[in-house]
Amino acid sequence: MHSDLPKLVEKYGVDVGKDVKQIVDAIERLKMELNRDRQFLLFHGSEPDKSEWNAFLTELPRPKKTFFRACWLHAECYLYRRIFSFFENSRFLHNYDCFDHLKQEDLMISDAAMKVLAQATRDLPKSFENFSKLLRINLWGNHFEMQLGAYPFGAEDNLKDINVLARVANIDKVLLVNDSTLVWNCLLKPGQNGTVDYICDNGGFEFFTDMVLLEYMVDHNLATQVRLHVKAIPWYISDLTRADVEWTMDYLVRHEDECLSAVGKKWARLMSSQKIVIAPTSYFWTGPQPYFVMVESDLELYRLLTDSKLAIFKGDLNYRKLMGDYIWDSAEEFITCLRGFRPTNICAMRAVKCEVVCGLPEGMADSLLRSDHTWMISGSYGLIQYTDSLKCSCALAGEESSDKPEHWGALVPARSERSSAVLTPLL
Ligand SMILES: O=P(O)(O)OC[C@H]1O[C@](O)(CO)[C@@H](O)[C@@H]1O
Repeated sequence: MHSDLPKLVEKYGVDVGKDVKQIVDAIERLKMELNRDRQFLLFHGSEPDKSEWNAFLTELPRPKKTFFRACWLHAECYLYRRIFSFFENSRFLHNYDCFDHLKQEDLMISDAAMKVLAQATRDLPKSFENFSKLLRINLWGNHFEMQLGAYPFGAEDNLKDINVLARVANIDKVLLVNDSTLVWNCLLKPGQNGTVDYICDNGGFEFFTDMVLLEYMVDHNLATQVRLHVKAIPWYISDLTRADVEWTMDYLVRHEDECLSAVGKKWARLMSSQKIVIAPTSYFWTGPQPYFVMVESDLELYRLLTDSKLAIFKGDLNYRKLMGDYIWDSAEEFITCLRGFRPTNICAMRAVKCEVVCGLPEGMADSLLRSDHTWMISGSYGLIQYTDSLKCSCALAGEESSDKPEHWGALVPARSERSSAVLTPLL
Protein backbone atom coordinates (compact mmCIF):
# COMPACT_ATOMS: atom_id res chain seq x y z
CA MET A 1 0.00 0.00 0.00
CA HIS A 2 2.86 2.34 0.79
CA SER A 3 4.38 1.78 -2.62
CA ASP A 4 1.00 2.44 -4.23
CA LEU A 5 0.55 5.70 -2.36
CA PRO A 6 1.72 8.10 -5.11
CA LYS A 7 -0.69 6.49 -7.58
CA LEU A 8 -3.50 6.60 -5.04
CA VAL A 9 -2.87 10.26 -4.28
CA GLU A 10 -2.98 11.01 -7.98
CA LYS A 11 -6.33 9.25 -8.24
CA TYR A 12 -8.06 10.35 -5.03
CA GLY A 13 -6.13 13.33 -3.72
CA VAL A 14 -3.95 13.68 -0.63
CA ASP A 15 -6.70 12.67 1.81
CA VAL A 16 -6.30 9.07 0.70
CA GLY A 17 -3.12 9.08 2.80
CA LYS A 18 -5.32 8.97 5.93
CA ASP A 19 -7.08 5.86 4.60
CA VAL A 20 -3.75 4.18 3.96
CA LYS A 21 -2.51 4.98 7.45
CA GLN A 22 -5.71 3.73 9.08
CA ILE A 23 -5.67 0.51 7.08
CA VAL A 24 -2.02 -0.19 7.83
CA ASP A 25 -2.69 0.44 11.54
CA ALA A 26 -5.71 -1.87 11.42
CA ILE A 27 -3.59 -4.61 9.86
CA GLU A 28 -0.98 -4.14 12.61
CA ARG A 29 -3.72 -4.55 15.22
CA LEU A 30 -5.01 -7.65 13.48
CA LYS A 31 -1.49 -9.13 13.56
CA MET A 32 -1.36 -8.41 17.27
CA GLU A 33 -4.77 -10.08 17.81
CA LEU A 34 -3.52 -13.11 15.94
CA ASN A 35 -0.21 -13.30 17.79
CA ARG A 36 -1.96 -13.07 21.14
CA ASP A 37 -4.68 -15.54 20.19
CA ARG A 38 -7.46 -13.02 20.76
CA GLN A 39 -11.19 -13.67 20.37
CA PHE A 40 -12.71 -13.09 16.95
CA LEU A 41 -14.49 -9.72 16.84
CA LEU A 42 -17.88 -9.05 15.29
CA PHE A 43 -18.19 -6.83 12.21
CA HIS A 44 -19.74 -3.40 12.72
CA GLY A 45 -19.07 -1.56 9.48
CA SER A 46 -20.61 -1.53 6.05
CA GLU A 47 -19.76 -5.16 5.19
CA PRO A 48 -22.71 -6.47 3.10
CA ASP A 49 -22.40 -9.93 4.68
CA LYS A 50 -21.88 -8.78 8.27
CA SER A 51 -25.12 -10.25 9.65
CA GLU A 52 -24.22 -13.72 8.31
CA TRP A 53 -20.70 -13.46 9.67
CA ASN A 54 -21.83 -12.11 13.03
CA ALA A 55 -24.43 -14.86 13.38
CA PHE A 56 -21.74 -17.42 12.62
CA LEU A 57 -19.23 -15.92 15.06
CA THR A 58 -21.83 -15.58 17.80
CA GLU A 59 -22.78 -19.22 17.51
CA LEU A 60 -19.19 -20.50 17.70
CA PRO A 61 -18.51 -22.09 21.09
CA ARG A 62 -16.35 -19.77 23.18
CA PRO A 63 -13.24 -21.98 23.17
CA LYS A 64 -13.41 -22.17 19.36
CA LYS A 65 -13.45 -18.43 18.82
CA THR A 66 -9.78 -17.49 18.91
CA PHE A 67 -7.14 -17.67 16.21
CA PHE A 68 -5.24 -20.69 17.50
CA ARG A 69 -8.19 -22.60 18.92
CA ALA A 70 -10.64 -22.18 16.09
CA CYS A 71 -10.44 -24.69 13.30
CA TRP A 72 -8.01 -23.67 10.58
CA LEU A 73 -10.70 -23.01 7.98
CA HIS A 74 -12.63 -20.66 10.26
CA ALA A 75 -9.53 -18.79 11.37
CA GLU A 76 -8.24 -18.38 7.84
CA CYS A 77 -11.57 -17.23 6.39
CA TYR A 78 -12.03 -14.83 9.27
CA LEU A 79 -8.55 -13.37 8.72
CA TYR A 80 -9.23 -12.58 5.05
CA ARG A 81 -12.68 -11.25 5.86
CA ARG A 82 -11.22 -8.90 8.46
CA ILE A 83 -8.52 -7.68 6.09
CA PHE A 84 -11.01 -6.63 3.46
CA SER A 85 -13.30 -4.99 6.01
CA PHE A 86 -10.57 -2.40 6.64
CA PHE A 87 -10.79 -1.36 2.99
CA GLU A 88 -14.58 -1.55 2.80
CA ASN A 89 -14.89 0.83 5.69
CA SER A 90 -12.39 3.35 4.37
CA ARG A 91 -13.34 6.59 2.65
CA PHE A 92 -11.73 6.05 -0.75
CA LEU A 93 -10.46 2.49 -0.93
CA HIS A 94 -13.57 0.34 -0.53
CA ASN A 95 -12.87 -1.46 -3.82
CA TYR A 96 -9.12 -1.72 -3.41
CA ASP A 97 -7.68 -5.21 -3.86
CA CYS A 98 -4.32 -5.24 -2.13
CA PHE A 99 -3.49 -8.58 -3.78
CA ASP A 100 -4.33 -7.70 -7.38
CA HIS A 101 -0.74 -7.03 -8.44
CA LEU A 102 0.23 -10.56 -7.33
CA LYS A 103 -2.47 -12.13 -9.48
CA GLN A 104 -1.50 -9.91 -12.38
CA GLU A 105 2.20 -10.70 -12.06
CA ASP A 106 1.39 -14.39 -11.98
CA LEU A 107 -0.32 -14.10 -15.34
CA MET A 108 2.40 -11.92 -16.82
CA ILE A 109 5.25 -14.25 -15.89
CA SER A 110 3.31 -17.11 -17.46
CA ASP A 111 3.48 -15.71 -20.98
CA ALA A 112 5.51 -18.63 -22.37
CA ALA A 113 3.16 -21.24 -20.94
CA MET A 114 0.11 -19.31 -22.10
CA LYS A 115 1.44 -19.03 -25.64
CA VAL A 116 1.99 -22.77 -25.84
CA LEU A 117 -1.40 -23.55 -24.35
CA ALA A 118 -3.10 -21.08 -26.64
CA GLN A 119 -1.45 -22.41 -29.81
CA ALA A 120 -1.90 -26.06 -28.96
CA THR A 121 -5.58 -25.68 -28.18
CA ARG A 122 -6.81 -23.78 -31.23
CA ASP A 123 -9.23 -25.91 -33.24
CA LEU A 124 -8.77 -28.91 -31.00
CA PRO A 125 -11.18 -31.64 -32.18
CA LYS A 126 -13.91 -32.93 -29.90
CA SER A 127 -12.78 -36.13 -28.27
CA PHE A 128 -12.63 -37.62 -24.84
CA GLU A 129 -8.82 -37.77 -25.04
CA ASN A 130 -8.51 -34.04 -25.65
CA PHE A 131 -11.10 -33.21 -23.01
CA SER A 132 -9.33 -35.37 -20.48
CA LYS A 133 -5.98 -33.71 -21.22
CA LEU A 134 -7.54 -30.28 -20.76
CA LEU A 135 -9.01 -31.39 -17.43
CA ARG A 136 -5.61 -32.49 -16.23
CA ILE A 137 -3.89 -29.33 -17.47
CA ASN A 138 -6.50 -27.40 -15.60
CA LEU A 139 -6.04 -29.48 -12.48
CA TRP A 140 -2.29 -28.92 -12.41
CA GLY A 141 -2.85 -25.22 -13.01
CA ASN A 142 -4.17 -25.40 -9.46
CA HIS A 143 -0.89 -26.82 -8.25
CA PHE A 144 1.13 -23.94 -9.61
CA GLU A 145 -1.19 -21.20 -8.37
CA MET A 146 0.86 -18.13 -7.77
CA GLN A 147 4.28 -17.10 -8.97
CA LEU A 148 5.28 -20.41 -10.49
CA GLY A 149 3.97 -19.98 -13.95
CA ALA A 150 7.24 -19.47 -15.76
CA TYR A 151 8.10 -22.54 -17.81
CA PRO A 152 11.05 -22.85 -20.15
CA PHE A 153 10.29 -23.94 -23.72
CA GLY A 154 12.93 -24.76 -26.30
CA ALA A 155 12.81 -24.02 -30.02
CA GLU A 156 12.49 -27.74 -30.64
CA ASP A 157 9.04 -27.83 -29.06
CA ASN A 158 6.26 -28.11 -31.55
CA LEU A 159 3.96 -25.56 -30.05
CA LYS A 160 0.99 -26.70 -32.07
CA ASP A 161 0.96 -30.21 -30.71
CA ILE A 162 -1.25 -30.76 -27.68
CA ASN A 163 1.30 -33.21 -26.27
CA VAL A 164 3.63 -30.32 -25.69
CA LEU A 165 1.16 -29.42 -22.98
CA ALA A 166 2.62 -32.15 -20.87
CA ARG A 167 5.52 -29.75 -20.49
CA VAL A 168 3.22 -27.02 -19.23
CA ALA A 169 1.13 -28.95 -16.82
CA ASN A 170 3.25 -31.96 -16.08
CA ILE A 171 0.08 -33.91 -16.63
CA ASP A 172 1.57 -37.26 -15.79
CA LYS A 173 1.92 -36.43 -12.14
CA VAL A 174 -0.04 -38.59 -9.80
CA LEU A 175 -3.79 -38.51 -10.10
CA LEU A 176 -5.16 -40.50 -7.21
CA VAL A 177 -8.72 -40.52 -8.50
CA ASN A 178 -9.60 -39.74 -12.09
CA ASP A 179 -13.33 -39.61 -12.80
CA SER A 180 -12.84 -37.81 -16.14
CA THR A 181 -14.95 -40.35 -18.01
CA LEU A 182 -17.86 -39.75 -15.65
CA VAL A 183 -17.56 -36.01 -16.14
CA TRP A 184 -17.45 -36.41 -19.93
CA ASN A 185 -20.46 -38.69 -19.94
CA CYS A 186 -22.36 -36.29 -17.72
CA LEU A 187 -21.69 -33.47 -20.20
CA LEU A 188 -22.86 -35.60 -23.11
CA LYS A 189 -26.12 -36.64 -21.49
CA PRO A 190 -29.07 -35.00 -23.20
CA GLY A 191 -31.16 -32.64 -21.14
CA GLN A 192 -32.94 -29.37 -21.46
CA ASN A 193 -30.39 -27.32 -19.63
CA GLY A 194 -26.80 -27.51 -20.70
CA THR A 195 -25.51 -24.93 -18.23
CA VAL A 196 -22.34 -25.68 -16.33
CA ASP A 197 -21.49 -23.88 -13.10
CA TYR A 198 -17.79 -23.38 -12.56
CA ILE A 199 -16.77 -22.45 -9.04
CA CYS A 200 -13.46 -20.74 -9.63
CA ASP A 201 -10.42 -20.75 -7.44
CA ASN A 202 -7.32 -18.69 -8.29
CA GLY A 203 -6.68 -15.92 -10.75
CA GLY A 204 -3.44 -15.59 -12.71
CA PHE A 205 -2.29 -18.56 -14.78
CA GLU A 206 -4.79 -20.92 -13.17
CA PHE A 207 -7.69 -18.86 -14.50
CA PHE A 208 -6.12 -18.97 -17.96
CA THR A 209 -6.19 -22.78 -17.81
CA ASP A 210 -9.81 -22.62 -16.58
CA MET A 211 -10.78 -20.56 -19.59
CA VAL A 212 -9.04 -22.91 -22.03
CA LEU A 213 -11.15 -25.76 -20.66
CA LEU A 214 -14.38 -23.75 -20.59
CA GLU A 215 -13.84 -22.45 -24.11
CA TYR A 216 -13.46 -26.06 -25.28
CA MET A 217 -16.68 -26.99 -23.50
CA VAL A 218 -18.79 -24.27 -25.09
CA ASP A 219 -17.16 -24.62 -28.51
CA HIS A 220 -18.07 -28.30 -28.60
CA ASN A 221 -21.54 -28.00 -27.09
CA LEU A 222 -20.51 -29.81 -23.96
CA ALA A 223 -22.07 -26.80 -22.26
CA THR A 224 -24.56 -24.34 -23.70
CA GLN A 225 -23.49 -21.77 -21.15
CA VAL A 226 -20.87 -21.61 -18.41
CA ARG A 227 -21.44 -19.56 -15.28
CA LEU A 228 -18.27 -18.47 -13.49
CA HIS A 229 -18.60 -18.13 -9.73
CA VAL A 230 -15.98 -15.70 -8.51
CA LYS A 231 -15.24 -14.24 -5.09
CA ALA A 232 -17.13 -11.15 -4.01
CA ILE A 233 -14.07 -9.74 -2.21
CA PRO A 234 -10.28 -10.26 -2.36
CA TRP A 235 -9.78 -13.70 -0.86
CA TYR A 236 -6.93 -16.01 0.12
CA ILE A 237 -4.58 -13.69 -1.77
CA SER A 238 -4.88 -15.35 -5.16
CA ASP A 239 -8.60 -16.05 -5.56
CA LEU A 240 -10.38 -14.74 -8.62
CA THR A 241 -12.72 -11.74 -8.45
CA ARG A 242 -14.84 -10.06 -11.14
CA ALA A 243 -12.18 -7.35 -11.50
CA ASP A 244 -9.53 -10.04 -12.11
CA VAL A 245 -11.63 -11.54 -14.90
CA GLU A 246 -11.95 -8.13 -16.53
CA TRP A 247 -8.26 -7.38 -16.10
CA THR A 248 -7.28 -10.75 -17.59
CA MET A 249 -9.47 -10.28 -20.66
CA ASP A 250 -8.10 -6.81 -21.19
CA TYR A 251 -4.49 -7.97 -20.75
CA LEU A 252 -4.94 -10.73 -23.30
CA VAL A 253 -6.81 -8.63 -25.85
CA ARG A 254 -4.00 -6.06 -25.80
CA HIS A 255 -1.23 -8.66 -25.82
CA GLU A 256 1.51 -8.17 -28.42
CA ASP A 257 1.51 -11.88 -29.19
CA GLU A 258 -0.98 -12.40 -32.01
CA CYS A 259 -2.23 -15.73 -30.80
CA LEU A 260 -2.78 -14.57 -27.21
CA SER A 261 -4.50 -11.45 -28.37
CA ALA A 262 -6.79 -13.53 -30.63
CA VAL A 263 -7.56 -15.80 -27.70
CA GLY A 264 -8.40 -12.77 -25.55
CA LYS A 265 -10.72 -11.41 -28.23
CA LYS A 266 -12.42 -14.77 -28.63
CA TRP A 267 -12.99 -15.10 -24.89
CA ALA A 268 -14.31 -11.54 -24.74
CA ARG A 269 -16.77 -12.53 -27.49
CA LEU A 270 -17.80 -15.64 -25.59
CA MET A 271 -18.52 -13.40 -22.64
CA SER A 272 -20.40 -10.75 -24.56
CA SER A 273 -22.51 -13.41 -26.28
CA GLN A 274 -23.28 -14.85 -22.82
CA LYS A 275 -21.74 -18.23 -23.59
CA ILE A 276 -19.55 -17.64 -20.56
CA VAL A 277 -20.98 -15.36 -17.90
CA ILE A 278 -20.11 -14.30 -14.38
CA ALA A 279 -22.77 -15.61 -12.01
CA PRO A 280 -24.51 -13.16 -9.66
CA THR A 281 -22.30 -12.25 -6.71
CA SER A 282 -22.69 -14.46 -3.68
CA TYR A 283 -20.97 -13.83 -0.37
CA PHE A 284 -21.53 -17.48 0.47
CA TRP A 285 -18.26 -18.33 -1.31
CA THR A 286 -16.38 -16.03 1.07
CA GLY A 287 -18.15 -17.24 4.16
CA PRO A 288 -16.79 -19.80 6.60
CA GLN A 289 -19.56 -22.37 6.09
CA PRO A 290 -19.27 -25.81 4.56
CA TYR A 291 -21.29 -26.37 1.41
CA PHE A 292 -23.79 -28.76 2.93
CA VAL A 293 -25.40 -25.78 4.71
CA MET A 294 -25.80 -23.80 1.47
CA VAL A 295 -29.44 -24.80 1.13
CA GLU A 296 -30.25 -23.04 4.43
CA SER A 297 -27.68 -20.32 4.20
CA ASP A 298 -28.05 -19.17 0.59
CA LEU A 299 -31.12 -20.74 -0.96
CA GLU A 300 -30.91 -18.53 -4.02
CA LEU A 301 -27.42 -19.78 -4.83
CA TYR A 302 -28.43 -23.38 -4.16
CA ARG A 303 -31.39 -23.00 -6.52
CA LEU A 304 -29.15 -21.55 -9.20
CA LEU A 305 -26.90 -24.61 -9.01
CA THR A 306 -29.86 -27.01 -9.23
CA ASP A 307 -30.60 -25.50 -12.59
CA SER A 308 -27.35 -26.66 -14.20
CA LYS A 309 -26.19 -30.05 -15.39
CA LEU A 310 -22.82 -29.95 -13.70
CA ALA A 311 -21.07 -27.89 -11.06
CA ILE A 312 -17.28 -28.03 -11.14
CA PHE A 313 -15.55 -27.04 -7.91
CA LYS A 314 -11.96 -26.04 -8.39
CA GLY A 315 -9.11 -26.10 -5.91
CA ASP A 316 -8.28 -27.04 -2.39
CA LEU A 317 -10.41 -24.54 -0.50
CA ASN A 318 -13.56 -25.48 -2.40
CA TYR A 319 -12.74 -29.12 -1.70
CA ARG A 320 -12.37 -28.51 2.01
CA LYS A 321 -15.74 -26.77 2.08
CA LEU A 322 -17.34 -29.58 0.08
CA MET A 323 -16.03 -32.02 2.68
CA GLY A 324 -17.07 -29.79 5.60
CA ASP A 325 -13.33 -29.63 6.34
CA TYR A 326 -13.58 -32.92 8.18
CA ILE A 327 -10.82 -35.49 8.25
CA TRP A 328 -12.87 -38.28 6.69
CA ASP A 329 -11.73 -41.83 6.42
CA SER A 330 -9.78 -41.52 3.17
CA ALA A 331 -11.70 -44.48 1.70
CA GLU A 332 -15.11 -42.92 2.40
CA GLU A 333 -17.23 -42.31 -0.69
CA PHE A 334 -17.21 -38.80 -2.16
CA ILE A 335 -21.01 -38.61 -2.15
CA THR A 336 -21.18 -39.49 1.56
CA CYS A 337 -18.75 -36.73 2.48
CA LEU A 338 -20.90 -34.16 0.67
CA ARG A 339 -23.46 -34.73 3.44
CA GLY A 340 -26.50 -34.25 1.26
CA PHE A 341 -25.10 -31.34 -0.75
CA ARG A 342 -26.37 -32.40 -4.15
CA PRO A 343 -27.84 -29.43 -6.01
CA THR A 344 -26.69 -31.03 -9.26
CA ASN A 345 -24.01 -33.39 -10.56
CA ILE A 346 -20.75 -32.45 -8.91
CA CYS A 347 -17.12 -32.59 -9.96
CA ALA A 348 -14.24 -31.57 -7.72
CA MET A 349 -10.78 -30.92 -9.19
CA ARG A 350 -8.03 -30.28 -6.79
CA ALA A 351 -4.33 -30.63 -6.09
CA VAL A 352 -4.15 -32.08 -2.57
CA LYS A 353 -2.79 -29.34 -0.28
CA CYS A 354 -4.26 -30.31 3.07
CA GLU A 355 -5.34 -33.37 5.03
CA VAL A 356 -8.95 -33.47 3.85
CA VAL A 357 -9.44 -36.29 1.37
CA CYS A 358 -11.87 -39.08 0.50
CA GLY A 359 -12.67 -41.63 -2.16
CA LEU A 360 -9.25 -43.33 -2.19
CA PRO A 361 -8.87 -47.10 -2.42
CA GLU A 362 -8.59 -48.79 0.97
CA GLY A 363 -4.99 -48.65 2.23
CA MET A 364 -3.75 -46.09 -0.29
CA ALA A 365 -3.43 -43.23 2.20
CA ASP A 366 -1.24 -45.39 4.43
CA SER A 367 1.06 -46.52 1.68
CA LEU A 368 1.32 -42.97 0.36
CA LEU A 369 2.33 -41.82 3.80
CA ARG A 370 5.03 -44.47 3.96
CA SER A 371 6.52 -43.36 0.66
CA ASP A 372 6.05 -39.61 0.98
CA HIS A 373 5.15 -38.01 4.26
CA THR A 374 4.33 -34.70 2.54
CA TRP A 375 1.79 -36.19 0.14
CA MET A 376 -1.18 -34.40 1.71
CA ILE A 377 0.31 -30.93 1.65
CA SER A 378 2.70 -30.87 -1.29
CA GLY A 379 0.08 -30.29 -3.97
CA SER A 380 1.82 -32.93 -6.08
CA TYR A 381 -1.10 -35.35 -6.02
CA GLY A 382 -4.42 -34.64 -7.62
CA LEU A 383 -8.06 -35.66 -7.61
CA ILE A 384 -10.78 -35.41 -10.23
CA GLN A 385 -13.85 -36.70 -8.40
CA TYR A 386 -17.40 -36.87 -9.66
CA THR A 387 -20.79 -37.84 -8.39
CA ASP A 388 -24.22 -37.81 -9.98
CA SER A 389 -26.72 -35.77 -8.01
CA LEU A 390 -28.88 -38.88 -7.78
CA LYS A 391 -26.00 -41.30 -8.00
CA CYS A 392 -27.83 -42.97 -10.83
CA SER A 393 -25.76 -45.06 -13.19
CA CYS A 394 -28.61 -45.49 -15.62
CA ALA A 395 -28.26 -45.37 -19.37
CA LEU A 396 -24.54 -44.94 -19.72
CA ALA A 397 -22.43 -46.32 -22.50
CA GLY A 398 -22.99 -49.93 -23.45
CA GLU A 399 -26.68 -49.94 -22.53
CA GLU A 400 -29.16 -50.83 -25.20
CA SER A 401 -31.59 -48.10 -26.03
CA SER A 402 -33.38 -47.40 -29.26
CA ASP A 403 -33.85 -43.67 -28.72
CA LYS A 404 -30.30 -42.60 -27.88
CA PRO A 405 -29.35 -39.28 -29.44
CA GLU A 406 -26.61 -39.44 -32.02
CA HIS A 407 -23.88 -37.90 -29.85
CA TRP A 408 -24.26 -40.66 -27.28
CA GLY A 409 -21.98 -42.61 -29.55
CA ALA A 410 -19.20 -40.48 -28.09
CA LEU A 411 -19.79 -41.72 -24.56
CA VAL A 412 -16.87 -43.61 -23.13
CA PRO A 413 -17.17 -46.59 -20.81
CA ALA A 414 -17.93 -45.06 -17.45
CA ARG A 415 -15.32 -45.83 -14.90
CA SER A 416 -13.60 -44.18 -12.05
CA GLU A 417 -9.87 -44.67 -12.20
CA ARG A 418 -8.20 -44.97 -8.90
CA SER A 419 -4.45 -45.35 -8.87
CA SER A 420 -3.58 -48.74 -7.57
CA ALA A 421 0.12 -48.12 -7.38
CA VAL A 422 1.72 -45.52 -5.22
CA LEU A 423 3.92 -43.54 -7.54
CA THR A 424 6.38 -40.84 -6.80
CA PRO A 425 5.38 -37.48 -8.22
CA LEU A 426 7.55 -36.30 -11.06
CA LEU A 427 8.18 -32.90 -9.55
O1 LIG B 1 -5.92 -22.23 -4.01
P1 LIG B 1 -6.46 -23.45 -3.41
O2 LIG B 1 -6.18 -24.68 -4.20
O3 LIG B 1 -7.88 -23.32 -2.99
O4 LIG B 1 -5.59 -23.62 -2.10
C1 LIG B 1 -5.84 -22.93 -0.93
C2 LIG B 1 -5.47 -23.81 0.19
O5 LIG B 1 -4.12 -23.79 0.38
C3 LIG B 1 -3.85 -23.41 1.71
O6 LIG B 1 -3.57 -22.04 1.74
C4 LIG B 1 -2.71 -24.25 2.19
O7 LIG B 1 -3.02 -25.58 2.14
C5 LIG B 1 -5.14 -23.60 2.48
O8 LIG B 1 -5.36 -22.68 3.42
C6 LIG B 1 -6.16 -23.47 1.45
O9 LIG B 1 -7.17 -24.39 1.70
